Amino acid sequence: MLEVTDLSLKYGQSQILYDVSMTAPVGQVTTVMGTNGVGKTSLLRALSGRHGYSAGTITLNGDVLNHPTAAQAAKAGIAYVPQGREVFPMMSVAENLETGFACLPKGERHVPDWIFDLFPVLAEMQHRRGGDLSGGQQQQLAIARALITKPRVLLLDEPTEGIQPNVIQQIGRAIAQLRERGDMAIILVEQNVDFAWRAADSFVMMKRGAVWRSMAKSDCTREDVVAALAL
Ligand SMILES: Nc1ncnc2c1ncn2[C@@H]1O[C@H](COP(=O)(O)OP(=O)(O)OP(=O)(O)O)[C@@H](O)[C@H]1O
Repeated sequence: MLEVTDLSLKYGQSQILYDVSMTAPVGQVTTVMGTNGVGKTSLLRALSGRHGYSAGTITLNGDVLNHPTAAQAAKAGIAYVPQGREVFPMMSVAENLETGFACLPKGERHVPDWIFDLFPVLAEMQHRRGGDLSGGQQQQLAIARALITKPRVLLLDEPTEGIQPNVIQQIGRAIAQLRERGDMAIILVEQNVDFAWRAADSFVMMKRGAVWRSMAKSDCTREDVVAALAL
């Protein structure tokens, strides 16, 4: 379980996140929603050690992560799939995947079969350059690269952005399978309401850098989510 308590974040003098608290249980998809610029990406950047936070606590399975760097967060088991994917364009698919090995002990540095089962296209395209893949294939590669690190928490930043509908379905199925594995907490930042509704176990609604409502999917309807976004 990942627990975030009263997290605040600034860019220079501008405060962007205000006392954000949320929990992300293992085996569940916790979906963070909110309009453009509310701070969703900044939250994931703080959780993944990509940007420091000015106050608050991040706890993973009871252990406090004390302002981790990106490398420390990755080692602790937090994997981040950034918006825009950040695939290395000149490196092959296999080489992109291998960049995930850095956090693993030497004996575990291989791509497990289940990752290729999840994204078969990556097995077929191992020798293609990352930059030659379609947007959807790059998204699958970015998720696979994160999974190689054996994460306890998977952070997904708008995985459907700019992706064709048939690939969106594949990514939705992959997230459902990862949830079923029951060995990681998944935090999904998403603006596509239909996708978010299908994937989520719970919703964290953000407004102006703060959480203003958290709700379990079992306690709300899709219309509640749409209404919460519009407020
Ligand atoms: N590096 C930065 N320096 C200064 N301000 C930033 C920086 N990155 C983001 N911001 C600002 O912080 C606020 C929150 O941005 P953030 O990207 O976290 O929001 P978001 O909810 O993820 O938005 P989107 O849905 O558009 O990705 C915005 O006002 C943005 O302009």
